[in-house]
Amino acid sequence: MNTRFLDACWGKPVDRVPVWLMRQAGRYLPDYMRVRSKCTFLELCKTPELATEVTVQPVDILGVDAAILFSDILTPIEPMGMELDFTPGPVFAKPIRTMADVEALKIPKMETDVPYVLDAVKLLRKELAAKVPLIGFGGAPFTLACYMVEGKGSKDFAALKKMMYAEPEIYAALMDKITTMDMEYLNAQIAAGAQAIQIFDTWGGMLSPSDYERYVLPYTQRLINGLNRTNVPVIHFVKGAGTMLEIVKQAGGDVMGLDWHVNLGKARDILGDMAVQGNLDPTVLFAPKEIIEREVKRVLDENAGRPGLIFNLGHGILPTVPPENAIFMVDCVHRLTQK
Ligand SMILES: Cc1c2[nH]c(c1CCC(=O)O)Cc1[nH]c(c(CCC(=O)O)c1C)Cc1[nH]c(c(CCC(=O)O)c1C)Cc1[nH]c(c(C)c1CCC(=O)O)C2
Repeated sequence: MNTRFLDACWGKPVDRVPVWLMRQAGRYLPDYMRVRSKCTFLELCKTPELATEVTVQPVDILGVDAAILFSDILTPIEPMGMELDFTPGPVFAKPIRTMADVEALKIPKMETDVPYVLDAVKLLRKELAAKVPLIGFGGAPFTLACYMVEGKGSKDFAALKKMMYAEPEIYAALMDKITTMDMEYLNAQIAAGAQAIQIFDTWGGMLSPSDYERYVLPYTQRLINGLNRTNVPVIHFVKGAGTMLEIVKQAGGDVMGLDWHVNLGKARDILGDMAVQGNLDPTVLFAPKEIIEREVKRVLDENAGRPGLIFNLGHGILPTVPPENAIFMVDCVHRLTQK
């Protein structure tokens, strides 16, 4: 198996810089659309054979150094008792607004409530045995709360922020319950065979550094502390963390995911010897090849040869990117860093 992704997570030297893309399985790939056209997104998530097929697609097509389980951060919220739909963005018919709503939430039994996730992990480990490591993932408690309280995507998640500031005891009870669920969910993925875990905090960066420290950090810290992490690196991606890296670092992950608003070298200066993942602007994949190469080289130059780099985009790949540009980007990283 190709171990350069796991080696880089641990800060070990590698023969070339490993690369994968957030949201690497998805609508920009015609192969994904072929599978997806026959079922809904949730059916795809709940059918281990199909989830396995679309997870492996980008490994073979792009030549990336890691696979990420095909699922969604909201998959384990449905068995907490919240009806979920994708249109294509997530929609909860009855968002959480009161203490009674929080109290009604269940902590799922992972083996019986999300068996398809664990079965997909097991199937994937067999499929990927001779290829690349498998990353499991979940949402950070804060980002999950954003969707559960708002009921859908939003520019400012005002409903959640209102609860956070005006009804702090409801917020705390909700975050506490989500954190407990998340820990069990991610530990179940690890037990099933996930070789690394990524925690997605897509919305953590919309808070001020002091609010992040007060309202988000304690929960993510408890989550990461509670994971069975022996030999399983934890990648913590907080979009918008660039202005508060020293605070986000306290959450305790092994690898810091970076978006493109921060200079990767400056981020590394702040983070010390912690490994990093990132951080190409996803829209660069719409550019001509020479610009893609220039931008890949710029990120690598900012890293200045330090070990512990996993190359990635600074957020998910966009659905209208030409696959050949993603293939070219992966090749650039490998070619420019080959020892
Ligand atoms: C916030 C968030 C969600 N889901 C996720 C996040 C965190 C990462 C991020 O910030 O992008 C994480 C996620 N969602 C999906 C994956 C699969 C693994 C991968 O290839 O990275 C992962 C890691 C599949 C998906 N999740 C979704 C799709 C598209 C669904 C389809 O096929 O119709 C896929 C492939 C749907 C989804 N799911 C979610 C949204 C906002 C949407 C709609 C946005 C969109 O249309 O892209 C919630």
